[in-house]
Amino acid sequence: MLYGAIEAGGTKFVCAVSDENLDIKERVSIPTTVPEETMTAVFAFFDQHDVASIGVGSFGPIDVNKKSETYGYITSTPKLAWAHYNFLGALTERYDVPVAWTTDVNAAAYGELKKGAAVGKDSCLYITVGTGIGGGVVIDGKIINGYGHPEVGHILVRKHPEDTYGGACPYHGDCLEGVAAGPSLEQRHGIKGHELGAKHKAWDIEAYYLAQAIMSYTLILSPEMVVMGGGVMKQTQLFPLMRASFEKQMNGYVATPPLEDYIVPCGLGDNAGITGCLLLAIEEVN
Ligand SMILES: Nc1ncnc2c1ncn2[C@@H]1O[C@H](COP(=O)(O)OP(=O)(O)OP(=O)(O)O)[C@@H](O)[C@H]1O
Ligand SMILES: [Zn+2]
Repeated sequence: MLYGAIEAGGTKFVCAVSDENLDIKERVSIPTTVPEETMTAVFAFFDQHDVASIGVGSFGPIDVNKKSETYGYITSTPKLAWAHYNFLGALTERYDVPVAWTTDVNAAAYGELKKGAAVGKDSCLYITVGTGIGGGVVIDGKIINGYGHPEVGHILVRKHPEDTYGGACPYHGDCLEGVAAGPSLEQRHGIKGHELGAKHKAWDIEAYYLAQAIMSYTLILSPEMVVMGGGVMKQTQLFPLMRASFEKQMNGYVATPPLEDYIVPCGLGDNAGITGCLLLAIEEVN
């Protein structure tokens, strides 16, 4: 039996087909342009494979509310060609198989829990810090959705006392994504993130914001592990800085696992999302 997966990202779609052991038989990467073009290539891939189910992890925001008339749609994305696109509908119209539908970051969180850094845990939060900040939440082995899906990148944070930068979020200005995603580093300091030296003050400010956010997630969700990925997290000096800042800001209020085992780099790297999508596809029919 074969299973399909689509990790639908803002820059590229990764499609893969695997067996029940996640042994990938074929995989393609398709640029994210407009739905007509990108989906034609997606269909060309899946037309060649007889899959029992498909797992989709999509960039968002998306409608994950099964009671909603627009369940399965991408909703208010700034990628205008994809706004209000009925992604799930397009797939189920073409393929008569069950389709699991969630966000790219929820899929990555699920992948990390089952096969990555959080193996053996029942809960984890996955955060990616890249062009934007997004996150997925798994509690009790289940992806958390409510009316919609969590958007952990857009929480409000207290300003770093030395930070005069206004923030880049088009919706909220200085929300977490506005002050801590990759583009904010360049806009605040005038140098791209990967060109700032590891000892630059920028990383203290970055760690302060991320630790503050992790404190909020800890207080609200109490996950067993916080797994972090995305381009900015390639700056590994951030991990000790975040842990120290977290400890200071939390000030001993709630217990967590030892911080070296709590705030950790992702285990699957770029494969977290597609792994999660495959797992969701397999579970859809087993
Ligand atoms: N090594 C690095 N150090 C610091 N910043 C980096 C590094 N690599 C990439 N970035 C920053 O991360 C951002 C790109 O994020 P990423 O590589 O995760 O890709 P992305 O898929 O575009 O992000 P997203 O998942 O948010 O859409 C850019 O702002 C870039 O400057
Ligand atoms: Zn925002």
